Amino acid sequence: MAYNEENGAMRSHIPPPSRIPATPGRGLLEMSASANNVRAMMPPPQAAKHKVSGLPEPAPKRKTLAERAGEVNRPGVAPPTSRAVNGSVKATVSAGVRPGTSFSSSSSRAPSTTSRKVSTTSTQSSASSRPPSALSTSRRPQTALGHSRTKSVPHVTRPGTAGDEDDSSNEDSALPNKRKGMTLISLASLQPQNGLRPPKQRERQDNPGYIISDLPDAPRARSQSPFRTPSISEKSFRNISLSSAFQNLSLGQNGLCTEVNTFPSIKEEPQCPKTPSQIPKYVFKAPSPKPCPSPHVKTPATRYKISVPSPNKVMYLTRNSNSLAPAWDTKGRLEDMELLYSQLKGQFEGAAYERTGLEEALALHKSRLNELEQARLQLSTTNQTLSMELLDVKSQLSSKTVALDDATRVHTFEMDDIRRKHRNEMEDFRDQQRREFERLHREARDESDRLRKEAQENLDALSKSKKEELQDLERALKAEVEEERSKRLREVQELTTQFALQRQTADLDVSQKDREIQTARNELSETQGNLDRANALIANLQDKLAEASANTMSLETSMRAMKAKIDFLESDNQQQSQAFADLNQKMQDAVDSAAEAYDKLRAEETLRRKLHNQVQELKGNIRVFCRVRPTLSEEADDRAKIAFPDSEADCKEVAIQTEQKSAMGTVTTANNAFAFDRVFGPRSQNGEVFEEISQLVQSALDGYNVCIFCYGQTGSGKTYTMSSLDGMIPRAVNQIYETAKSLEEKGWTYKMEGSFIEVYNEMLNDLLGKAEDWEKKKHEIRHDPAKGKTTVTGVATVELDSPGRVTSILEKASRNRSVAATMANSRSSRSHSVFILKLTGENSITGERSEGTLNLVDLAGSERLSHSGATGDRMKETQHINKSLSCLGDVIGALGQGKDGGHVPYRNSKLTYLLQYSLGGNSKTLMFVMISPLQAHLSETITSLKFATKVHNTHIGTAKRQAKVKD
Ligand SMILES: Nc1ncnc2c1ncn2[C@@H]1O[C@H](COP(=O)(O)OP(=O)(O)OP(=O)(O)O)[C@@H](O)[C@H]1O
Repeated sequence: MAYNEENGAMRSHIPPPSRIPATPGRGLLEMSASANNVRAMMPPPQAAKHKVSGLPEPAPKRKTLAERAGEVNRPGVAPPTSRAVNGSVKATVSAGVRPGTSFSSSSSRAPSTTSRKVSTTSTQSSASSRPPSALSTSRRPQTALGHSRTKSVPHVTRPGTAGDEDDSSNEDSALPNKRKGMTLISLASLQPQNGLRPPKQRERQDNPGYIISDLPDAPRARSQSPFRTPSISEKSFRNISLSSAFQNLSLGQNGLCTEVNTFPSIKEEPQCPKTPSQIPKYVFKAPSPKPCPSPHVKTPATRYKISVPSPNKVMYLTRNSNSLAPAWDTKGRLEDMELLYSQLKGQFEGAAYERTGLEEALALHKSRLNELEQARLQLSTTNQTLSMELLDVKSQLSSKTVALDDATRVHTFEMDDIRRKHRNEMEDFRDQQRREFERLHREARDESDRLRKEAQENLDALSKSKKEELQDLERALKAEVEEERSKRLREVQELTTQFALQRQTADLDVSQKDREIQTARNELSETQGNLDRANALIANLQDKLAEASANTMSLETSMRAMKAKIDFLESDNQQQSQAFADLNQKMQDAVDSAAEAYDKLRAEETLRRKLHNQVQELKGNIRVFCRVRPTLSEEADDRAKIAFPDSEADCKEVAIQTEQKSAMGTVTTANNAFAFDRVFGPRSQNGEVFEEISQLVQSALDGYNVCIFCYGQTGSGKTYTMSSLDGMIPRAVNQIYETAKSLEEKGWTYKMEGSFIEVYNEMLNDLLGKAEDWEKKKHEIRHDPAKGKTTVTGVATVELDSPGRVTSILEKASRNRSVAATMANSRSSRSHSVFILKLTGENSITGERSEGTLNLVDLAGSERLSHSGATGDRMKETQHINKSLSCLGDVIGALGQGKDGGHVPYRNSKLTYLLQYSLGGNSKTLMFVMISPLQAHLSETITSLKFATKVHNTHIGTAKRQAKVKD
C-alpha cells in the first residue's frame, strides 16, 4: 500500500485497463474489460456446458490471443505450454513459506462488498498455516481446480483508482484493494531504481504487464494484525523488497512477471535478502489442470499465485531467465504477453465462472432460503396450530380437571350420603332386629311363662281333678257297695225273717193243725164226718205246705240271685281298684313330665341368659342415653330451644338450637344435633327410663359387671334419676329381688350385698357408715385380678334380703350426705356416689354359680372451672371433679381403641380405679347424659353432649360373664 501511495502520481499516467478499447486481438484490453465487467464476459451457459462436456472444437489455423487464452480454460485442454508456464514455471522466491504448504489464501475477489470476508479468510488462512485439506474447506464453492472460490483474483491496480485506494489506505474498507500480502503492481508505475531505466511509452503500451507480487510484510508479524496500517519503516521495507524484486525482474525478465499460483514447496527465509544474488532460488511446478467437476463451471486457466503465508515473511518473485523471452525478443515477449494475457483471461473467465457458480449457489441458497422460509412459515403455522391445539387441550384438560374434581366431589358427597344412609339403615336394621328380637324374646318368654303356667295349672288341675274324681269315685263306689251290701243284707235278713216268720207261721199252723188233727181225731171219732172234713182240711193244709215250699224255693232262688249280685258287686270293686291303679300311673306320668318341663325350663333359662347377653352385646357394651329434665315452675322463662326430631316412643336424637351474636349484631342460629342410643324427653318418667336399663340389671343378675352412671352439670337431674326413691337404684334392687325370687323355683339362690361409696376430692367415704368417721377412716381399693373382683377396705356391706332394705340404705346414704354437707356445704353436686350391688347366684340343681356387680354411679356436676368461677375449696373440688371426669373420658377412649393389652389409665383417678372391673371388656356400661332444659346452662349442655357423643362413638370389647360351675 505504501508502494501505491508513493507511486500514485505515476499511476495517474497509466490508462486504466477499462478505458482501453476492447478491440479484437488486444487480449490484455479484453482482460481489463473483463475485469471491470465480469458479467459481460461470462460465456453463455450453453457454451460453458458445451465446453464442460468436452465437445471437440475445430482448431483454428491461427488463433488470436483471446482465442488462445480461451483455450486454456477449456476442460480437457492442457494448459498453455509456452515457455513461461509449460508445466514448469520457474519462480525464484525468497520467502519464509513452508515447503509443501498449499496456500489458498489472500482472497482478492473484485467485489468490494465481500472483501472483508475474503480478507478475513485470507488472514485466517495465512496466519494459521493450515494444511491444504484444511484450507480448502467445504464451506466455500470449489472451482474446477479444486481451489476455493474465494481464491484471489489478482487485483489490477489502475492508475485512476490508485488515489482512491490511497485515500482509503488507512481504512479497513480499503483492505480489498490492499490485498493483504499480495499486490498487483503495474510496471508502468514503477520507479526506476538501481539505475534501471523506466519503461518506455511503447514498452508500456506493448507490455503493459502486470506484476503479481507479494508485498513483504515482515513488520506485521510484530503487530499480529493483517489489517493494521503499516508504519514508515514497514513502507520502506516494502519499497526495498519490491525494489529488489523488480531489480531482479528487470535484470532477468525485463520487468515481466507471471503469476505463480501454487507452491508445492516454499521455504521460509528469516531475513530480507539484500541483493538478488542472495535470494534463494526455488523452482515451482505449476499444477496440471484438472477437469472441471461441474458442467456449469468452466475450468479456469491455470493460474499461479504468490501468496504470503505469514505477514512477517518476505517473498520475492523472479522470472526464470529460461522461461521468458529476453527483452530484445519482441516476438517472444509478445508470445509471453499473449500467454500471460491468455492466463489472465482464463483467470477472469474462471472468476466469471466462479461468479456464475456463486450466483447459482446464491440462487440455490436463495431458493433454499425460500424453502427454509416456507418451511419456517409452515412450521410457525404448525406451531401456531399446535399452540392453539395445546391451548385447546389445556382448556379441555382444565375443564376435564374441573369436571373430574366436580365428579370426585359429587362422588364423595354421594359416598357420604350412601355411607350415612347405610349407617342409618344399619342402625335402623339393628334397631329393628333388636326390637324384633326383644319382641320375639318377650313373646317367647311370655309364651314360655304362659305355657309353663298353663302346663302347671293344667297339670295341677288335672291331677287335682283326677284325684278328686278318683276319691269321689272311690267314695261313691264304696258307698254304693256298702249300700248295695246293706241293702242285700237287709233283703236277705228280711227274706230270712220272712222265711222264719213264714216257717214259724207254718210251724204254728202245723201245731194248730196237729191240734186240729187231734181235735179232729177227737172229733174223728166224733165225727167221721168230721173226718172227711179233716181229710179235706189236711188236703188243704197240704196245698198250703206245697205253696209254702214253693215260696221257700222262690226265696232260695232269690237268695241265690242276691248272692250272685253280691258277687257281681264284689267283682266291680276290683275293676275300680284297677282303675285306681291306672289313675295313679297316669298321675306319676304327669309328675314326670312336669319334672321334665322344669328341666326344660331351666335349660330355657340358661338359653335366655345367653340370648339376653347376646341382645345386650348387639346393643353395644357401652350405651349412652340422654335425658332432658323438665323445666321447673320457677324456670319457665329461661327455657332453651331443645327439639326431639324422633317420635317419643323411640327417640334417639336431640337438637339444641343455639344463637350467636356477632360483633355487628347479627344473630346466627345454629342447630346442634346429637344422636344417642335413646333420648328421653322432659315428659319421660323414671319407670320408662328403667324399662330401658332393666335388661342391664338382668345382665348383672346373669353374672356380668354392669356400670350405669349419670353425667351432667349440677341440677340436670342426676340424683333424681339415679338415687331418688323412685330412681334407678331402688328400681334395680326391686327388679333384682323379684327376678331372684322367680328364679328360686329354677334352683337359683341369690345373695345380694350392697355398699354405697362417695368419692370426694379423690377420697373414698362410706355412705353407709357414719359421716362423723369419714375423716378418720381411710378406705383403700383392692383388686383381685384373678377373680376380677374389687373390694374397698372398711366399707359397710348390707345384705339386701328384702326389697325394703334398699330404701333404708338410700335414706341412710342421703342422711350421711346431708350430715357431711353441713360440715362442708353441699356435697351431692361435688362428689361422685357409687352404689355397688354385688350379686352372687348359685343354682342348686345345675351347680351353676354367677357373680355380677351392678354399679350405679351418680357423678358430680360437670361444670367447667371457668364457668363456675370457683375459688379456694370449691376450686379444689372442681379441679378434682374435672380431673376424675377427664380420666373417665380417657379410660373410655382408651377402651375404645380396643388394643389388647393396651394401657388403660384406670389409676389416674379414684373413680376409674374403683370401677376398673366394671368398665371395659369385662362389663356393660350405660351412661346417662343429663341435660338441663335451661338457656342459661346451654353451653354446659353442649359440652356435656359432646362428651357423651365421644363416649357414644366408643366401642368396647365383648363382655365376659363371670359364671362358673360349682365344684
Ligand atoms: N325428670 C325429672 N322430673 C321432674 N323433676 C326433676 C327431674 N329431674 C330433675 N328434677 C328436679 O330437678 C332438680 C335437680 O335435680 P337433681 O338434684 O337430681 O340434679 P343433680 O344433677 O343431681 O344435681 P346435683 O349435681 O347438684 O346433685 C331437682 O329438684 C329435681 O327434683
